Amino acid sequence: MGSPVEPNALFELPEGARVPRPARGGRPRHVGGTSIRHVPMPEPVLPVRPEPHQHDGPPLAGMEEVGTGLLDHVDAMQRVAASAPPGPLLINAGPGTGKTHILTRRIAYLVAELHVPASQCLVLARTTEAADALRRELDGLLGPVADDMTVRAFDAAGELPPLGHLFVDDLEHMPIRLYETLRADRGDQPAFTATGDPDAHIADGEPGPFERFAQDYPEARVVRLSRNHRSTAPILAAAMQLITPVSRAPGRGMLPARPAAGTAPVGRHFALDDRDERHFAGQLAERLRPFGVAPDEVAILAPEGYTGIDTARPITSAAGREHRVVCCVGVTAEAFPDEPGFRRLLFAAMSRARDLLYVSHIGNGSPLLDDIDPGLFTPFGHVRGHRSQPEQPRLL
Ligand SMILES: Nc1ncnc2c1ncn2[C@@H]1O[C@H](COP(=O)(O)OP(=O)(O)OP(=O)(O)O)[C@@H](O)[C@H]1O
Repeated sequence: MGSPVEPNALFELPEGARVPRPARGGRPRHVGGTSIRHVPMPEPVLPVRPEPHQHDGPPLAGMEEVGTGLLDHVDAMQRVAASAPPGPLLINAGPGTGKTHILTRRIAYLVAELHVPASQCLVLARTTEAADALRRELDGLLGPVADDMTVRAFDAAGELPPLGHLFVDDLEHMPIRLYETLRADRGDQPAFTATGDPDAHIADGEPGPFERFAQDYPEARVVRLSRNHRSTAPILAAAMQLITPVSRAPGRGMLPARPAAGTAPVGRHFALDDRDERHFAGQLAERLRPFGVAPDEVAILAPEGYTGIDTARPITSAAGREHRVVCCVGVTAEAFPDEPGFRRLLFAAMSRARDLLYVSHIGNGSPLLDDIDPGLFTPFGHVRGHRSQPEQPRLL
């Protein structure tokens, strides 16, 4: 954490706002019957690190692993997933529940504890970046033994060697052709572990590999993980309220594993116009720097066609990553209409955030935001129809 700062200097919005604004604490301005009040950006509240659940301290009593200790620091359902026998296994869980984390520990556990030969392990991930991350993690867990494994990205799979133990991360993103090839090559070969989240698949349409796995391996074990290790409670609650109406895993709950203390609501930035929004997003990393946030820990995610912020990335590329701070810009009714695909896209982006989440829009914003309790937001900027007191947030 950086040293304390004068809040006024950092969190006033730009002087460039072209419409005169009321003095702080002054009466709201009225534009076309809508009241607009200027509210400065709140100071960020950043959790103290390391948090208790991330400590490398002693594991829960009675949960110590004998032997390699590979599963000492995982939660109970993660342990069930990691230590299941090699037969077909589907780890079906929402974002941030540790699917990737536990897949690497499962592979390491099978190799180190159950003597599965590393040379018989084929590990497939969605992108080259994800495959590299899996490779690094496996190297860290297993050392040189991991060199004998084949780890590839889906699009670099090429001719796959016929290895006995198949591990797939993010099955819902696997091209159906690749899935079918794997299935045809392997027949009913049961040593297949896959992770996936049906809600992470944005498009509707034909059943994808995730649904096919359930049909092709009816005897598969399914393990559901329900503790989210990534996001603070308000971020998780907002993301869950957004996805619930269209979730392909109805009734699935996720509880935050991280402590609730010292967490901030989701910042909702009401921009006056394009220039105001671009100024806010362009300055965000600088505004957070004094609080100990490095610029590369801030991800600005924008919808298709959104220009004017050098550091912004397409929101469609959000999946599979994790950022300390996420700011979704351009969350307007036009860019994010109330349709399942847009809801999933915004959900995928919001659920990437660890400590701080902002959404920004001109006007009233996307109707999708109306499905999130107002009490989970801190509105700021040129707030329309401002409420003076946030409502009580709904429990997860
Ligand atoms: N048992 C655990 N203890 C502490 N941190 C954990 C635990 N499990 C996972 N994490 C951390 O939680 C975060 C999310 O984990 P991971 O990326 O594996 O989740 P995921 O389900 O694959 O996410 P997504 O599907 O959104 O990509 C990571 O920072 C990971 O290190």
